[in-house]
Amino acid sequence: MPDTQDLLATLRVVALPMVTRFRGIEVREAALLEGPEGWTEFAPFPEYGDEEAARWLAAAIEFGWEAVPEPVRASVPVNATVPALAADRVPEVLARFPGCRTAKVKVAEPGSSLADDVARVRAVRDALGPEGRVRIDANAVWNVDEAEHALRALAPADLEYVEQPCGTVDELVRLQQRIRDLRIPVAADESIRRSADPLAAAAAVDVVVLKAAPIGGIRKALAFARLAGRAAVVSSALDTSVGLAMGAHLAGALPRLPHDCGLGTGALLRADVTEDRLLPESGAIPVRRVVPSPALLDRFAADAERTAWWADRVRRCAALLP
Ligand SMILES: O=C(O)CCC(=O)C1=CC=C[C@@H](O)[C@@H]1C(=O)O
Ligand SMILES: [Mg+2]
Repeated sequence: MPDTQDLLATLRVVALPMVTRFRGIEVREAALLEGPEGWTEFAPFPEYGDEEAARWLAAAIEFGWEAVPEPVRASVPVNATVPALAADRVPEVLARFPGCRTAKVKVAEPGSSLADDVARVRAVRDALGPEGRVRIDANAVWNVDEAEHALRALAPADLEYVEQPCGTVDELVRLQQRIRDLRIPVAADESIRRSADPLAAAAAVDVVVLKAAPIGGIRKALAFARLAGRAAVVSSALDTSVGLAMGAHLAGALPRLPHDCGLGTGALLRADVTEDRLLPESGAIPVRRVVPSPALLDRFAADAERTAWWADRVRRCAALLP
């Protein structure tokens, strides 16, 4: 396995502009590294502490330094990801996801009301038609009362599932009891990647969201999916095409993939590290590795201060790995 010197030897830090603001981010920073198996990505969000970020580094090392598991599919169907913006902007967002029959809509974001959420979700349902699949993600913002109230208002849009409506497993369980009549499946995301007992969270829901980097790598995610015994959806963490390739290899190796995956998010980046991007085409992305272009690494290079910050973060996180 690489030591810190090896990791820093090929480190490139980029700052990529987003098409629209997403989860409060307008520029996505990512550190890219090249291992013997190919390029890999380390991009925990800046506010994450070192202990959490160290799992992302373990994932990056696995993808760059170890062979990927044999894929069982050559491409992965993906969903459109719709940020919490005004309903009239929905068509322009969906146009970036050609062929996607599923959309995930962000709701409950600070600054947008339930009426905004209802209008946005309705606009997505109208655009996809009755056959489309519409899921929503509340990022753990609601308490049980708020979640019940919101889901009763949103249910007429016929939801595929609701991702992380509330923060704790106990709340997720109580919410499900309250909305049994609505028959909306519940998915766990933050409860899987950030909680102390992800298996208990998985047991409490219908669907688990797997993000390769936060969970500590492709193999850990595959093992978790096996143990959890729940339908799994692989999502990105707003990665560059190099990080999306890690997610694509995870989704590519899952024996069962009943839902479209949240790996179309390259479409939310205005720029990427390769010309040969992993963007949704006919509703899917291919399972393949990505090689960054030297010119794009230069063009979108982060400034010296941010690059030094990321190098230091790599050093600190590497020191935490076993
Ligand atoms: O699942 C998707 O459609 C795309 C990925 C996605 O929504 C997210 C990526 C990164 C950070 C998160 O806030 C967000 C999520 O919560 O799932
Ligand atoms: Mg989520």
